[in-house]
Amino acid sequence: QKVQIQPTPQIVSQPSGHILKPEEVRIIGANSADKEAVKLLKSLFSISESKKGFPIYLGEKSDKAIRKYKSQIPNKAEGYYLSIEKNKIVVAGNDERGTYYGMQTLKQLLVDGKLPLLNIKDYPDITARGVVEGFYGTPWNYEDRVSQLKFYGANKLNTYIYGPKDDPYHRSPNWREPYPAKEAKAIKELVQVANHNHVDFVWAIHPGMDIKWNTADRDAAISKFEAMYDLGVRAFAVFFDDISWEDSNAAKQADFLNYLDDNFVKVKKNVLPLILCPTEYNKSWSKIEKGYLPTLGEKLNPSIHVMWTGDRVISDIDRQGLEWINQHIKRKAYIWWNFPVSDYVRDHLLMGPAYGLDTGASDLMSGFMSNPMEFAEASKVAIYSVADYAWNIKAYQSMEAWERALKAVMPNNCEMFRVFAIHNADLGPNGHGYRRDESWEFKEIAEKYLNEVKSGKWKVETIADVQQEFIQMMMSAKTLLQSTDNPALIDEIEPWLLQFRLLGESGLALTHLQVALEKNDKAYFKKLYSYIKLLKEEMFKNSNSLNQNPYQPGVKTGSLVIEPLINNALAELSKQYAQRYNEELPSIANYIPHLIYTNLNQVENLPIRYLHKTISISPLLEVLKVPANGYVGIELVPEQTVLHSKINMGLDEFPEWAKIQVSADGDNWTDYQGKYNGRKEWVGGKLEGLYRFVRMVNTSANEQECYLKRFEVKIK
Ligand SMILES: CC(=O)N[C@H]1c2[nH]c(C(=O)Nc3ccccc3)c[n+]2[C@H](CO)[C@@H](O)[C@@H]1O
Repeated sequence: QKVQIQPTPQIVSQPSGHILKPEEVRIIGANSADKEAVKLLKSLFSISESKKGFPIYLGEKSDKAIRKYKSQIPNKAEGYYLSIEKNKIVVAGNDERGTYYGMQTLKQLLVDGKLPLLNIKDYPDITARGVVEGFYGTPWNYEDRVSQLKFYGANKLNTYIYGPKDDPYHRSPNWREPYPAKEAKAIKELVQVANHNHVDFVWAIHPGMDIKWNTADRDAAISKFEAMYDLGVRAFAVFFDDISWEDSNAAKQADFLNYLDDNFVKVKKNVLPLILCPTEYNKSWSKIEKGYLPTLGEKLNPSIHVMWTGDRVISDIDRQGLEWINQHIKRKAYIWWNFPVSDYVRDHLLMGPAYGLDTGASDLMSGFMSNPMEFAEASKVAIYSVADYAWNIKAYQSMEAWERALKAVMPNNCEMFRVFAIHNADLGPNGHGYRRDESWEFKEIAEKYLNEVKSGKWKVETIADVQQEFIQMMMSAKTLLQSTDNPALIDEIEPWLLQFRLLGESGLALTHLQVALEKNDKAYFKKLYSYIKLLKEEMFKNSNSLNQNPYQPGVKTGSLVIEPLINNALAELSKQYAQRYNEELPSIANYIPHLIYTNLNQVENLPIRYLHKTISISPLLEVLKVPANGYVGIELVPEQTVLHSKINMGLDEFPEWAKIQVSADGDNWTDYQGKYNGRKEWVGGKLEGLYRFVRMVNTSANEQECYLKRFEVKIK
């Protein structure tokens, strides 16, 4: 049957039939062929020293052994010709990397001791293909990077750009300083691993936070490049992204790059062209009339690449946008694609297909780099797809590539991995407005189910469909947590697997609430309801103890379809319970343990919100009437360390009748010292010890009026 090769080759002719893996082969051309290709071939076959072995012709178009096949080799950088015939195999590269890639393809085709008869003429559409480790957050570790570089070699990605924002020797304060010995040794080894996998290791410098446009800093950059060159680095980049606009002087940046180009790159002769990430790296920030991009286009040496994220920081990539930027920078854009990077939505994983890439734009890009998540193994799902796209753009099908990527990353449990990945693809609401589809195969069932719950006329088959999805979520999480085919991946995504299992379990229990209503079994309903509350308490605890970071702490899973479905159905079913039994159950739909604390009917049902360790009372729009000894506040469950509090009562001055108080037990109260910040807000600082209650109380003898525009408490 039709062979499946990654990335999708340009031209394959495949007659029927196969050959068995030869018991012994003899390599014709081993002495002149690419050494990594020779090494790879020798790892696949037993090599005969005699003339008897099955002949494999291996080498580049200039090699004597390949002379007969030269006309078959695509005249394209990194191209190759592969022919598997009954009496020989030919792996002929247009260059050394082409030969290596031909061998990677041959390796993929050797399955169950057989090789299909075929001819392949193959080559990449985009010259530079790979990954820019350019995210904010915990940089990848050494083992991550070694695994990545091997993955790139196998998937014909030829570039890795080292530029982790949180590496102080890449960016400020130490971009001028050489790496300490330990880090230097690691980079030297990584460069060697990159070379063995035919990956260009590009070291990026990010001087823009504090660069001075003077000789000292130009020479500081050169001496840093020299130090990296001594570690084996032969490709360099300069990042000016995310710096103050005052330092985004295009003329000075261009002069700086040209100086490095003229005084280092061109002097060394064996260093690849420089890569610049400009300050205006996306169209939404560009003001052509101000001349930043045109100045770069005019002044930058022609060999220097210019990176581009698209029409926006996080953006799809299309032909129109590429034509726009290319005209201004006077060269083909070198894409920095901010996917699957998640440093701005750190509570989410981006495990979905890599889509939004124009399959008609192969002539408009000089490079295509994926900026990944801090989770290296999990990022391979998207990186695998980017490899497929950048190699053969017109043939790219994002969903098909995604299916193969899942199998490549989790070969023995890809079905269960797919269940997890399909429900962990969207980013949730975010500042960039970039969203991804999620749970797309379940959406229709979910909508049907919720409509039936709301109507109270539910069908068994709908409940069964929903139960099946929830059970599969539990099976997926359990299977993956106990799997052994990719421990590094499971280690990275464990918090989300734990949450995913609980979400599935809560969904399953939810469907039994309907059983309880059907049977008019009030006791069973309440038992289930309490059980779901326990599950949600555990999810809340996970989200407040796992994956903690200062930006988007917590663990979000199934957030686009599954979680809202469960919460909406839960709210609906508890409403039906209240109507039937005239009894309100405490809200657990969007579970938060903390409670509103008040003796005022006007606000007793105001929702409590929780985000990033801040508990707040939803604002009250109308005037709040506070009788003598009336109070409103928050009950922290369990007691917490209070970091700070903000209370806006809509009054120009803090009223004499009010006191802000805290208590550990609700009986003994202490005044919470704070001050007005001039924006009608009372602000209180960190409190020593644990407290359960924070309240505003009317200590006068009369009813008072105020607003409740903001009442929030941040906890540790
Ligand atoms: C070129 C680029 O995307 N630079 C950084 C970057 N910058 C931004 C910004 O949004 N930057 C920004 C926004 C507003 C004002 C200044 C800077 C996002 N990202 C990426 C995703 O978070 C991040 O991984 C990357 O390092």
